[in-house]
Amino acid sequence: ADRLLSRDALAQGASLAGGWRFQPGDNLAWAAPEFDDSDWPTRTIPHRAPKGGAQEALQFSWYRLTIQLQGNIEAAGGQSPLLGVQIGKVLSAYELYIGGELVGGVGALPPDSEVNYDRMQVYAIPASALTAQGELVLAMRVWGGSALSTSLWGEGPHEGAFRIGYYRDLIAASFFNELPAVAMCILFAGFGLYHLYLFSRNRQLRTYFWYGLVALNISLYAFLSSQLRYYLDWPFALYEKVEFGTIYLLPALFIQMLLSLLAKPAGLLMRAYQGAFLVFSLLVLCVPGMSILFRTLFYWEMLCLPVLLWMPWQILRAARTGNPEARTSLIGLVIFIAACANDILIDIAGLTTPRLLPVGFVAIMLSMVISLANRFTTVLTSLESEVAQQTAELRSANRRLAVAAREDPLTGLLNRRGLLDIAAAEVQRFQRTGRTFSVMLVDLDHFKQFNDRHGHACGDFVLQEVAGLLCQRLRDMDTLARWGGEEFILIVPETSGPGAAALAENLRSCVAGHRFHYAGQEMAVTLTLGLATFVTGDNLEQCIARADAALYRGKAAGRNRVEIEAPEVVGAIA
Ligand SMILES: Nc1nc2c(ncn2[C@@H]2O[C@H](COP(=O)(O)OP(=O)(O)OP(=O)(O)O)[C@@H](O)[C@H]2O)c(=O)[nH]1
Repeated sequence: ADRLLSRDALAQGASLAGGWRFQPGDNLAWAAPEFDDSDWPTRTIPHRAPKGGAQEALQFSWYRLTIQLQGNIEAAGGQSPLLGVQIGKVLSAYELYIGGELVGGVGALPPDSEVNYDRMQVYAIPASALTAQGELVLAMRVWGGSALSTSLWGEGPHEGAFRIGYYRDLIAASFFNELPAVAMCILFAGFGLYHLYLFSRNRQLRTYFWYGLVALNISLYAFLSSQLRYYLDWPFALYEKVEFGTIYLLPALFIQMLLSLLAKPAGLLMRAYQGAFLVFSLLVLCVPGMSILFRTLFYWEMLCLPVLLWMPWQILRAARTGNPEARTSLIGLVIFIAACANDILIDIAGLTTPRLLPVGFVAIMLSMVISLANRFTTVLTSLESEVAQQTAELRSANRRLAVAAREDPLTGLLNRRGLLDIAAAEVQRFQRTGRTFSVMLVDLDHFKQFNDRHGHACGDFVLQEVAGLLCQRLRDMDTLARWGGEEFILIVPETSGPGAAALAENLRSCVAGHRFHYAGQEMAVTLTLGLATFVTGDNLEQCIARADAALYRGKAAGRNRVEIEAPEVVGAIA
């Protein structure tokens, strides 16, 4: 026997890795337990053959293992749980015989050959397979595959678990072994969809879009590189095409994500480089047959080398200039590159470490999630400060507008609207306190003639000067406003008829005595003022109308004078 196994070892599941008898060629008699394979050489399983050998290309070879179970084995067929074997990945198709009986296989053997190198399978050991002496013979009839696949991929049992144990334990273990891949698939699908959702909410977050695509791509890859994909029941070539399609596309997406993260524009050369990955990906998806995978892998791997140098270089540069997102990404990237290096060495140098690419993906994607969360905070903060700044600008613009809406641009006095607000407040004050106020309408005399003689610009100048002169003679509480054209209005609080008349006379004489100087010329203007005092039962329009009537009478009476409202009109109100 090649192996001795105790019952305890069996209960815990024992590895079948190690030396098996090996013989190229094909003879179904080699399946029989009684066949004597003692002169066959041994070969280690799993076994990565050097590429290019193609020793078993287009032909069969057999692997045999004789196991001697020790202890009370006869019970095994009866009360003991059913036994089983797990066969790992075999290039490229095989049949399994246990105790001389065909129990199954993976892929199809010639003449209906079908490459299938990725499936692990658990087989029940028929009770009859075990001899009375506790001997068990496993025989694998392995088809080497096409010359192309063999020369590029090696041949035979090459990867995964080869074990014997209780059937139900092996089935459970083969399911639980796939859980990390399922977890990764769900994790990345979640990452991907969430970031696409965030992008759909805020189109500014472009990096999120590319991150989402990368994550979904990895999620698909994680699923298709797990054994659970066989639940889909697709043809083997289709699994491989989609799996390779995702992997081949990944560098282009990674580059895009990094460019976006570092806010770098993509040059023509970079676009062409990304395009090459896209072409590779489409090629494996669209060109029928498996052989396209064998042909493209090497070139794709070569094409990847620049990315593996370019990405760390870009991230290092950004990290050195103090980009915090680049710093976080750098940690993930280092782990990712180490994982890639490990896996490439498994393929090209026969390293026997476990494949680490999934770990690398998790590392880089997690570091990117952290970077993107930081980016999100930065975007939010800058958005907030932008909003705050704009709000402040809007407020001050509103304030300026509100002032402008109440101001006369020529004289800087309040305009009619501004005056009406003040006057309304004055009316309310009168109603509260009984303290009266007077309204004065002030009009420049013959201003049309003045304009005609001296020009409009000179008229403007005089209007400004008159406003200034009047203001100088007013108290702080008085309000002078431009009522329209060449007419001003004055609200004089806490002042009734006689006081207001005195003030009006003062204003009139002041302007009449003033000499204006404009463009080397000296000139004078006069004012006519109409005066009214607010009384009980009054309203603002009436009061202004009385002042206007007084002004009109003043004009009619020869101008340059102060006219007080008619007492009989006031009496009628009271
Ligand atoms: N320069 C200047 N002229 C103005 C402005 N607003 C109104 N005017 C002029 O003021 C003149 C007012 O003319 P009228 O209403 O006929 O009155 P007036 O010539 O002053 O005659 P009386 O009021 O009857 O003394 C018009 O010619 C207007 O063009 C202004 O902002 N600037």
